[in-house]
Amino acid sequence: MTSPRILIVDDEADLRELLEITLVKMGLDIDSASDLATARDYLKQHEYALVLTDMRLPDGLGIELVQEITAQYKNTPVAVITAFGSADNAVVALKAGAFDYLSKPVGLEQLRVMVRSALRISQFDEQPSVKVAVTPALRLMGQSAAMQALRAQIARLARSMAPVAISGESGSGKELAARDIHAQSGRSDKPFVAVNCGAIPEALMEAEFFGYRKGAFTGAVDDRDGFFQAANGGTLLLDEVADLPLAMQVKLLRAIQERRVRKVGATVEEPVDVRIISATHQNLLDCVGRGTFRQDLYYRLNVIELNLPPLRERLDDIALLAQAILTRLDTEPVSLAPAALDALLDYSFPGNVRELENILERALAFANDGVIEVGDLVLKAAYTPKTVAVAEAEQSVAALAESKVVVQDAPALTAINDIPGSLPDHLDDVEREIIRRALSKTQFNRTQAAELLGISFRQLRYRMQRLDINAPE
Ligand SMILES: Nc1ncnc2c1ncn2[C@@H]1O[C@H](COP(=O)(O)OP(=O)(O)OP(=O)(O)O)[C@@H](O)[C@H]1O
Repeated sequence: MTSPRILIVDDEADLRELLEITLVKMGLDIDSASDLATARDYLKQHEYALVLTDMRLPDGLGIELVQEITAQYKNTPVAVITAFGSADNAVVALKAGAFDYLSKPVGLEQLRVMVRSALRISQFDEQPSVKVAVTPALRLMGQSAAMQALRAQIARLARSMAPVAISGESGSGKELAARDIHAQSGRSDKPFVAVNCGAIPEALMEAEFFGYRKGAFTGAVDDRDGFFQAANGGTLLLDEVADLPLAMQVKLLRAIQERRVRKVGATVEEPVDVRIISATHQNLLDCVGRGTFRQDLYYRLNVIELNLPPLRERLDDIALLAQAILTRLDTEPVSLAPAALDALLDYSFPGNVRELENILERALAFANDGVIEVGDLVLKAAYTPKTVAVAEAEQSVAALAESKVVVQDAPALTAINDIPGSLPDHLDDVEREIIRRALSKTQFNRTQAAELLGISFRQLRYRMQRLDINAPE
């Protein structure tokens, strides 16, 4: 078996030698070129598992080589070596198709990590069956032109280390897209860690991201890894990245640039090899404009942009997605009546695919004989652009019926002095209170409570789940 072959392109003899020695020790075959012309000759003769090029060369720029390799040798990962402090060059190279970069002075551990990532990419090309085995459950579904283009883009950028910034409305599939990138990358056998940046208390952020040493603060009884260490070798998704406080943004920028982190209470930094993907439903550039998001971090994260189109702009996908969701939710075959599908096609889905999932989950509880009818869908009238008058009327009747029950059964809840700020939330509160009362009347016997409320057991169970009503301990 032959060793993977690496091409080093650098005119500094000392650095070239250092790189050669390190890579030979890793059991790799090395070719070295001191200028672009020699590198081009080598590329014609051999297939490389990695090309590593300096940016400034006697007969041109490394970026030219990046562009040529990206266009002509699609299976060859290329990485660049950038001068100290020239973060801009790294971003330019990543945008041009480089899979990764190293900054001078070149850290040998970082070099090894990068080379291993590149080898994983090349190996991956030789074993397409692995790809097939790992990805199907994670794939973004949809046959619309937009989804097909998105999947092609994901396949391309899965081969790179470049940071990806995913934008799109809530529920449109941003996390799924990030998982998909990871699953198709050479990092798929390493962890994918998704962090909701808006959900971590500010005081704990540094410890959560970078870990801490025993005794660093009260309660730190052991050494603990943070998200960066947990994602080592794999991918870290910074979800709702716009919610990061400014102080944390500075630390994050540093960790991404240096590829090193320091645990809280530690004296030394440790190298980490993490691919960063960020996601937000907000417009990050607006956040930069408002001063709530640092421009340098924005620039660093936004090397490649991926936009998830809202579901209402890819109506072609609705039937397929609905059927896939129904198959996942129910073991028995269920179908959508043609009128129900039409109603979905008319709906604007402010909550995108997640809302479609919720609508169908609820509809399943009401459906009879394995067919979901329009009335089972209960779409939010306010968001229905071409509202079917009948559906609206049905919803008003249903809402009225619910408030009537309240009048008889829950006097405290009927004293509506103000218009509620959110009608759905208010109705949820009312419904929750009624169900709680029925359950307490029946000592939490759900079958009897369902009878009392005039609904099926399944409907009650669904409503309890939705409203987060649990049995007492
Ligand atoms: N194209 C798709 N194919 C199949 N399932 C999808 C698709 N897009 C989204 N989903 C499903 O919709 C739900 C929401 O997706 P996801 O969490 O990725 O959205 P998001 O944009 O990250 O949401 P949020 O902004 O709220 O974090 C998930 O259950 C996901 O599996």
